[in-house]
Amino acid sequence: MSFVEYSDFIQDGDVAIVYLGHESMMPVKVQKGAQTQTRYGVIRHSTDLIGQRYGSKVTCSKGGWVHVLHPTPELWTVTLPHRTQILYTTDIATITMMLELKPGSVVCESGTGSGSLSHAILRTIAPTGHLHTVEFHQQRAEKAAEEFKEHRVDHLVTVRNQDVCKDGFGVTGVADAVFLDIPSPWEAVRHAKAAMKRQGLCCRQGAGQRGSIRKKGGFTSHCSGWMFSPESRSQAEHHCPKTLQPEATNRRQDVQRTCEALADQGFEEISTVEVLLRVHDVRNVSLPLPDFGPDPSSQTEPGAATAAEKAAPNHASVTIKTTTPPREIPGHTGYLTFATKPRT
Ligand SMILES: C[S@@+](CC[C@H](N)C(=O)[O-])C[C@H]1O[C@@H](n2cnc3c(N)ncnc32)[C@H](O)[C@@H]1O
Repeated sequence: MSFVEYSDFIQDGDVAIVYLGHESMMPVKVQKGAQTQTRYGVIRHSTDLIGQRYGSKVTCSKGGWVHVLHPTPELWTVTLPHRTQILYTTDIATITMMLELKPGSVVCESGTGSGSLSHAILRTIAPTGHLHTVEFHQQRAEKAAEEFKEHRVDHLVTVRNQDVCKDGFGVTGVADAVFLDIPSPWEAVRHAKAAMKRQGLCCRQGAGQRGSIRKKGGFTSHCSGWMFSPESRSQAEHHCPKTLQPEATNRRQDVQRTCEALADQGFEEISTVEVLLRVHDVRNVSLPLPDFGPDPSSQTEPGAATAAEKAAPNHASVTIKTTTPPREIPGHTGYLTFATKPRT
């Protein structure tokens, strides 16, 4: 098992995802002789997991069953042990697309936090790319390094325990993309610039302008992208705008400071994106058919109902599929600011 390569069978030492239900999953480190308690009873690793196919249905000691899934960055994001606030898949998908991450990309990131974004980056840039991730909290840096090893992606990542605002990323002129998720990203802009490749220009503009990502003049082979999300994820701003108004204002000021710092450092095409996911509810709706009265052409005697009218009384209805938009949009997570380092 590895987070960047699929294997068919569960082995000793793997990290598997035990799926108890859609809202209930947990990661399990598979170890010979170990047991895991679930609400459906015990799972015995040696007999129930090792040697079984990923995706198998496993019966627990109380007779209930679970599915055992191969880990993916998406499943890790919803099951990982939180050491910090994390990025979720909706934002991660946008970041991956906007920074044009692909196999072979070299990426710098700070802070590592709980490693939610890092795992997604690693899966995208494997097998030949590299992630340089910087975290100034020592235990978090050590724990992340330990997890990367357990998940067999450590060959693709270098973890540095340092302050990105003071000491930068520890590399110069190598990164295709830089991502900052720290409280004061404007303090690290010059280090982001230094970490990026010297050449290259790639435009990453939000979809708003033309409904698609614009690219400029074929410089895409040497891309240098940059982005940040201020540490603004938290309670849904949309749920209680009044109580969170000052916080929201602070966040916008933070975005402004970052945009100014980017412009001062010569970055171009600066844009800020907020990703709000609206999941529409698809459901069946039953609508009554209009009653146009008896069909005059098929009537035998005035006032007499036909056989068809007797079989289909006038309260007939039709069932159609429809969608309803959500009443609330939870999950404001942050503002994502993208910019491009121009060719020097
Ligand atoms: C919100 S968390 C990052 C979460 C991460 N993106 C994820 O998806 O799991 C922010 C992290 O940045 C770290 N951090 C804050 N300021 C830093 C700095 N100047 N240098 C390095 N790390 C920093 C914090 O210790 C924290 O772990």
